[in-house]
This record gives sequence, C-alpha cells and structure tokens, in this order.
Amino acid sequence: MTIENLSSNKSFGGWHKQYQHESKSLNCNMQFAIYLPPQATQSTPVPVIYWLSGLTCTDENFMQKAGAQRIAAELGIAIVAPDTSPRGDDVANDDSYDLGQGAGFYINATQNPWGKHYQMYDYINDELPKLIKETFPVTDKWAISGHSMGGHGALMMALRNPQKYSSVSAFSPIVNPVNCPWGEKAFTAYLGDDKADWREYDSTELLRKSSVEIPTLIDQGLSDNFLAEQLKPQNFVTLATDKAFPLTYREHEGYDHSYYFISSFIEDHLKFHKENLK
Ligand SMILES: N[C@@H](CCC(=O)N[C@@H](CS)C(=O)NCC(=O)O)C(=O)O
Repeated sequence: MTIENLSSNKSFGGWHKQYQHESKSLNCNMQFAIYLPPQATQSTPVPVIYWLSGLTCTDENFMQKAGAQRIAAELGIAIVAPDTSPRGDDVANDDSYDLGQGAGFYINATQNPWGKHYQMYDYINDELPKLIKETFPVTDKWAISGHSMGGHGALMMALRNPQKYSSVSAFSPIVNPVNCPWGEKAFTAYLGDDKADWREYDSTELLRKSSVEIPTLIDQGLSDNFLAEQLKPQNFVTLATDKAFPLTYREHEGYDHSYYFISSFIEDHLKFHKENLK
C-alpha cells in the first residue's frame, strides 16, 4: 500500500505529519494526521491514541486546536487523527452539515447512495490501524478518544472491541444516537429504517447488553448548546452507574461544545490513557 506524506512539522521535539493514502474500505483517497512524540523510534515504538473528530471536521481540527502535542511529547504517546468521512467529488454528499462528507458517524452504511464509500467503521477499526502499525513505530497498545460525533465513535468502537482498546474517553459525546436528531437523521440515511441495525452502533444500547469493563472518561461542558437535545449524557451515565461500569463522568460549568473546552481538559485525557496503556 502506498501512502504519501503531505506535510511535516516539528512540534515539541516530535513530528506532526499528514498523509494521503488510497483506502480500500472507503473506496477513495483519504487523508489522516499523526503526531509522533520524540520518543518514537524504530527501536522504541510508542502506544497510540486514535482521536475521532466531530461533525464538519477533517484531520486538521484536533491537531491545530486541541493543543495536545506538548503533553503527548511529554508522555511518549502517538496520536492519530483520521478524517470524519470518505471524501471526493464522486462520493455521495448532502447539503447539510450533519450528513454526508464530514459526517460519516463511524458506521458501515448499508443504504444507497451511501454504502459504496461510507464504511467508516471498517476504516477506523481495521484498515487504518493496520496501516499505522506497518508504517510507524507504534506498539499494539491502543486507546481511543473523540469529540461529539467522534465521542460516539470512540465509545461505540471501544464497547464493540474491548480487547483492542485499553481505555476510552470522550468530550461531549453523542452517547445515544438512536434517541437524538443527529443520530436519527444519519442512521436513517446510512442504515435504513430498522432500528435493530441502529442499536449495533449506539453506545448506550451497547453498554446495556455488555458485561465488559473498559476504563472510560467523559467530560461534558454545561454551556454546550447541544447538551439537552443531542448529547444526553445522562442516558449513558445512569446505565453505567447501575451496572458499576468503570466510568468517570465530569461536568464543567460554563464550557461549551468547542475546542476551547477540549484544549482545557485534553491533558487529563492523555494522562488517563497513559495510565491505562501501561
Ligand atoms: N456547524 C454546526 C456545528 C458543527 C460543530 O459544532 N462541529 C464540532 C463537532 S460536533 C466541531 O468540532 N467543529 C469544528 C471546530 O470547532 O473546529 C453548527 O453550527 O450547528
């Protein structure tokens, strides 16, 4: 598989790099970014955190706005930031910001016209980690984190694959997509009308029937415009409490949905993952 380096920037002694490659699962060219801390050499591979971004994002939002490089360099952790959907002129799209390109929801679409390219679950869970492992000095220890739609993606991926991820964290996640307008719109388009199919990608529903214990951290801003209608963290938190699931849930007065919030607490998330990646 060929991958092309698009940019390289030295940062805190390590490197931020962007790459383009041809994705088999998505049937198009994809771009991703990786931060390699200074500790990462062929003889000393480092653990890796996958970061899944939210609606409208590319690989760039997190790397440019979260301010994660300093602490990743200190902790010796690589961070991979994929794009949020397949891309390209021949890839199905929609005029709205919450469907189509920029809004892949990390699921495998079954419906036309989406199924041909929108296979983000396979891309994130399988194809991209294989490529990362073949190309960069990373270990088999993975954690996963994300924001909003990406928080949904991170929790859902970890609950479906507890053997792969040593920990999961999320900022302002959509915890129950089958019960909110963003999720209902995307899942109807990508998966069709059968709600049994939707539940396979819903973190709250997955937690309900799960007996796994995966260390989980969720941060939520209380001035987040999307909190009541779209995010509904209590649906997940109540269930986690009932099941004694290892969740730390924190609410933060005054913080909104933006990267100003994420950059305020990203250090805690990286340290939380570092502890569990040991
Ligand atoms: N564009 C939408 C919201 C989109 C949005 O807030 N996206 C979040 C993730 S859900 C984000 O990270 N945006 C990119 C950024 O802040 O850099 C709106 O105005 O209602």
